[in-house]
Amino acid sequence: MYVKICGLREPEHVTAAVEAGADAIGYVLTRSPRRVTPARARELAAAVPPHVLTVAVFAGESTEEVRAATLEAGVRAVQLHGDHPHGDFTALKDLGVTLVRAGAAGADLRCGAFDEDLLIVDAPRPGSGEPWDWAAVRGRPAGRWMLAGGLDPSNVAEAITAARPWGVDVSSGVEVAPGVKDTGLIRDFVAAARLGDAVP
Ligand SMILES: O=C(O)c1ccccc1NCC(=O)[C@H](O)[C@H](O)COP(=O)(O)O
Repeated sequence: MYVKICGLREPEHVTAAVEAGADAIGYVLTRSPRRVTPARARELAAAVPPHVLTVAVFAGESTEEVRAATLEAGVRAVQLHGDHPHGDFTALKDLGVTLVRAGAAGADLRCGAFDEDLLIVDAPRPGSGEPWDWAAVRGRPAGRWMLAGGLDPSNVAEAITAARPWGVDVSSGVEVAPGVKDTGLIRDFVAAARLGDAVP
């Protein structure tokens, strides 16, 4: 089970995610209580080992803005939320980073349909922490896709059983307040996701 922890803002939480065994770490570079500057994302990404993917998260910015912020942040992946057209992914290909498309269950659920490398199937409001009917997408997404939206340490195993994703992504569910992560919750989430994956 691939595990991404999103919306990190403090070095101690980046360390906790890496030590817990997260596969990817996200920095939100768009409007959000979790927003960081590209310069801060670069600082936070500097200590992340190469086997952990560093991801810059955008929603609605132009490809020029995404390109500039990604280069400044020095991350290895770009995540575009919402109604970004196929052309935006094509325009960013030459950055040479992993491209992640994120949308709600009504979007095209074939990973790669927009030339992206990874797909996130999320709640209608990203970063809201609102659970949704995860079972409704079981068997529908194709390829390397992550389930997101309202996951937390107590429900991630159930969500994995319901939707059978390739990976999971969390933000609010490892926070004590919007934008404020918790080291213990990060550890618990990664452990619960790995345990959930082991359930047949
Ligand atoms: O986290 C945000 O505030 C955010 C804002 C705008 C676009 C995307 C955002 N987050 C992206 C993520 O990948 C979240 O991890 C994902 O939406 C799940 O969030 P949550 O339900 O809070 O776990």
